[in-house]
Amino acid sequence: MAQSAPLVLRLMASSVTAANRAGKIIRDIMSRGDLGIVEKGKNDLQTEADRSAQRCIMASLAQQYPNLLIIGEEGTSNCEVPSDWIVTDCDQSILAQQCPPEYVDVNNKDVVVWIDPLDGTAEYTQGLLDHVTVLVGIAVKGKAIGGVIHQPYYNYESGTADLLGRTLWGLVGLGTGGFIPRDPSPGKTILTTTRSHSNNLVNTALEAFQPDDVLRVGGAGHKVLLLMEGKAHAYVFPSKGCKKWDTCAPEAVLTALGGKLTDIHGNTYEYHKDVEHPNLRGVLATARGMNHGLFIDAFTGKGTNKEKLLFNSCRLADSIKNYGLLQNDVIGVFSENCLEYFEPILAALYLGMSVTTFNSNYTVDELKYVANLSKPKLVFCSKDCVSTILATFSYLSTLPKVVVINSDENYKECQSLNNFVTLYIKHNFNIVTFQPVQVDVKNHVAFILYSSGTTGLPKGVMLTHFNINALLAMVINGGYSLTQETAIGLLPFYHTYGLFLVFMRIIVSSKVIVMKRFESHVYLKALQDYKISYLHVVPSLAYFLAKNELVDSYDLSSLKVVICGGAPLSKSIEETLIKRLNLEKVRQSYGMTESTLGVLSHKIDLFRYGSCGIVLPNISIKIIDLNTGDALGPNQSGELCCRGPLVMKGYINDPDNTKKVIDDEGWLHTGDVAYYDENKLFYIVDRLKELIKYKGFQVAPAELEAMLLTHPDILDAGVVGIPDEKNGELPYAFVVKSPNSNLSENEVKAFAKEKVSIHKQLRGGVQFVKEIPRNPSGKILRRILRQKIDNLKAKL
Ligand SMILES: Nc1ncnc2c1ncn2[C@@H]1O[C@H](COP(=O)(O)O)[C@@H](OP(=O)(O)O)[C@H]1O
Ligand SMILES: [Mg+2]
Repeated sequence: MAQSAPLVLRLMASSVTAANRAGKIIRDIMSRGDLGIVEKGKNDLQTEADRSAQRCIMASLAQQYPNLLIIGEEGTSNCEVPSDWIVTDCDQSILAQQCPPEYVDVNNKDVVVWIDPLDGTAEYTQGLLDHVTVLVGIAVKGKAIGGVIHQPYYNYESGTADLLGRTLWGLVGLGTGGFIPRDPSPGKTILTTTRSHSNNLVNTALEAFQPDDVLRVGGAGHKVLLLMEGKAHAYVFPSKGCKKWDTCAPEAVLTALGGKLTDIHGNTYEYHKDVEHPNLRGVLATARGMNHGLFIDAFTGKGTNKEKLLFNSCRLADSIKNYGLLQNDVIGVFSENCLEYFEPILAALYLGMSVTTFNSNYTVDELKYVANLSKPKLVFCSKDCVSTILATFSYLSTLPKVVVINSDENYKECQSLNNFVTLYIKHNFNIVTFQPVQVDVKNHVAFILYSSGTTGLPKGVMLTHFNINALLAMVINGGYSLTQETAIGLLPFYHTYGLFLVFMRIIVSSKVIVMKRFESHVYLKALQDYKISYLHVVPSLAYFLAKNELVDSYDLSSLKVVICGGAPLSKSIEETLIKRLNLEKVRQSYGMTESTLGVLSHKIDLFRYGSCGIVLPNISIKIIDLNTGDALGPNQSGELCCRGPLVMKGYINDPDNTKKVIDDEGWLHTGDVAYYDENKLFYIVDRLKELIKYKGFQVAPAELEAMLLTHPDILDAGVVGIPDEKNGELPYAFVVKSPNSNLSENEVKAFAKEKVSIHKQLRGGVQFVKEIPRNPSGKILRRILRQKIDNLKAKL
């Protein structure tokens, strides 16, 4: 033996001859006919061939490399073997190769050899002999870098003895030998996976990818060979079961060829001596030239697509039904934005159940209040929300089952979505024959959403299928939104705005970038990288885009139109935004949960500063006098009322409050004050209930806030009325000033003096604060501001 060759090359060369010898043992035992099968574990066999082949390789390598650590599938082996099982000659063609420089100085203690003496044991026992391989993997400092794959039965069907069996090898940095590599044909997706160790998880993942073909074969070695010979694009096994000895050699050979093998999330496995043997996070291997990342996205839920959504939601629907829920039961979703969010929603809608979505920031008190209104029997919850819902249990009149939607394993004693489906889905479930139930579209409640808590306590708004259909038909077909464009899914999915924004995208299958929370850099990078052109925001995001200096570090030149809803946006922010981002326009829209999101919007080709646009099709609007209730003409402010297919069915279990907002003629009284101009463009002036009355004059806080925001040192402002014996109420301003500003309270008051009429002066006072409290849709939480004033008074 050429002792002068580097250890790694010698080891590769010795592994080739040892694997060949083991292959002959495997054939001999098969031809003798007595396999001596024992069951090591569930679905895990061992034969005389496994044991003997391992002893052969172990003894051969141990004799030549006495200090080397060798780990074999069949445990520690007795190295006393027949002398003709020990081979110490080396494969000369490998020894003649140039060792990659990074491995020239590798010594014994850096190396672990991983042996699978007979990969594809199940297939061996069943006579599928071409699935069988002998694997010897060489790991250096924990990385799989060298591999030998021997196929004892290669060509066995041809019957020609001299063509029987072959040995392939690969060394990272050097290349591969023993076979002719081929790339799989582009434009198709052929997957390979386990033949004998399949389960639901594996099947779901495979079907979600809609492959052109799936090759179910035995052995990790064999499957990687299919990738290297152009017969499959990816090897997908999203389950535990494979071990380090199954993947070390295949990974090394595949890597040497330019392919990739990782766990199902894209992380590489380590192969040093102390690693756990099972590959708990599954296997994903892709052929040379494949986009490994794309496969990861498809299989791990970093991305989803409409096929996967349809597939998962139908399966979930079947499971919910078998769990025992009935039509008209309520299903809850309690989660921050995530990819799985719409699976339970769609499942519930197919089943004619109502869906309620809870604000993921709810405290125990808030959640128990709304959960007692809607009484869900099953709640799909994110990991982050589990503790809150469990803490409400002692206060709930109906105890729901909690299923965790974003965990593979059960979490805090709640079942994971996967486990729930596995347990309850009918074994013969067939997506092709699955049918959604028929519902009474006009009356059946599809969603129970909670109307903004800005005034009073939340109420459960019942929206019917008819409401939703009316909205979707109008927005998608009516030219009000470019639903084909990629959207940012940052607005909370539990809220009308975020919910229906994504719903529309699901229907037209356009892309949504799902964001769990606002992080300024991530948000701006997403706008830049996904070249967002139509952006939906709430005022607080509009302020951020208009005022934050980080914005200048990103290329947002793709942005054309910003659509703002949820709360009024001041004209000055509109103007700043347009100028700063070089926008075509900012389009404000108006609606509320009680009106299924939309009432007023700009058509794509129409825009007027400060306006919320025109009345949406099929909706009637009137502006009524606040005192007499009479309908008003143009340019007169009054309460905005609307009627039509978007108006909610009512508040759940609350006929009194329903009657207060929907009158006998079906008009929904929005509590918002608005007027329209000669062009029938509408302008929201304020919320009725928040009007400040100073000496009988109406003062709109939103107007004062907009005024304050025109000051260069003011970042945000919130105005409320404080009670005053003499005058009724006095306007009081909470102001967020720029970090380095010296602005004083008196300067703010003086600024207001210049800008607004006498009865709108900030007589109540000015207080500097770090931030203005807002609800998720951007509305200022005025009752929290009022509390601040009460607290202040109490201290004095
Ligand atoms: N559920 C499971 N139980 C036991 N072993 C499993 C398994 N799933 C995969 N494996 C291991 O992964 C290897 C390849 O499996 P598969 O052919 O199913 O893709 C098998 O190698 P062996 O055949 O050497 O035992 C087996 O060890
Ligand atoms: Mg194996």
